Amino acid sequence: MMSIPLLEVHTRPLLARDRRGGGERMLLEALRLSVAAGEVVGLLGPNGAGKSTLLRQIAGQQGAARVLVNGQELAGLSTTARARQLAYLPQSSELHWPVAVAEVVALGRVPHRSGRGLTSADRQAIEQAMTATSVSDLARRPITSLSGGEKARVLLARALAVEAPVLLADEPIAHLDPGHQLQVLTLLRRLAGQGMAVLVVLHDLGLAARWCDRVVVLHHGALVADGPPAHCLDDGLLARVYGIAATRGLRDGAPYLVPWEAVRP
Ligand SMILES: Nc1ncnc2c1ncn2[C@@H]1O[C@H](COP(=O)(O)OP(=O)(O)OP(=O)(O)O)[C@@H](O)[C@H]1O
Repeated sequence: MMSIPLLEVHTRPLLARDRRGGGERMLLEALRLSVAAGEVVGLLGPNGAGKSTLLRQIAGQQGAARVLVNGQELAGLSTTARARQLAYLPQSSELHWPVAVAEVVALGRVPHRSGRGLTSADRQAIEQAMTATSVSDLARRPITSLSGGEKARVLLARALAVEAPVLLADEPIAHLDPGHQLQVLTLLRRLAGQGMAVLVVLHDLGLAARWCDRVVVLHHGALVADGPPAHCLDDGLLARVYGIAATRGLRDGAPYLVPWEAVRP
């Protein structure tokens, strides 16, 4: 299903000062990418490829990317209006205060709030986000007391509570057990089915191949592939970008791959 992109991104080259050499180092080359309503796009690439940097650029936290949601330039919007368009789940959030889980999730409603109290729409969004991520039972627990996986699901709930049309999620399943990983990926697919555009950083190539409509692969800050997983994640790319070989198969007509062994690129 391809339609008008809900999310369109045009980045400019992003450089960082190289402390050792004294010159500048390219973090991210200029690139274009889009995500349509209904799509789950996996953002892939090895450690240091530039995935988090790209998500931060799209979220307006680093560098200057041109970002459009539904054809509207985000640059012209206020901070809160922008926050209502893009929900961003960063790779790591430091939460050192013993704030109750429900209050953490309620932070997702800040872009919607004009007064002090929560409206019924706020409460409904918070409740739905907590149910979808199975954290309702944790509502009163201090966030500092949770396990890594529980915390990850609470932070996803906070992003979902925004009810933005676009979700940017940086490794949302990294700390989760297999059951919760599949639960979150099922949820991302459901959100896309409801019309959202989802851009998600993943390291698990098997899950990316199975759950994403498209993958965008970064290598050394450059976009090296963009398309259906079965087409992009071929043997050549896996060897060149990840230095691995995979074993492949078909289940119920759907291709799958399992990273198998390290190879020389
Ligand atoms: N502000 C910065 N200054 C200097 N270097 C930076 C800066 N931000 C990111 N980098 C470097 O840019 C590269 C890309 O980092 P980034 O976090 O985007 O990678 P990533 O693909 O998300 O990796 P990972 O899979 O390990 O999370 C890394 O080499 C990182 O050290």
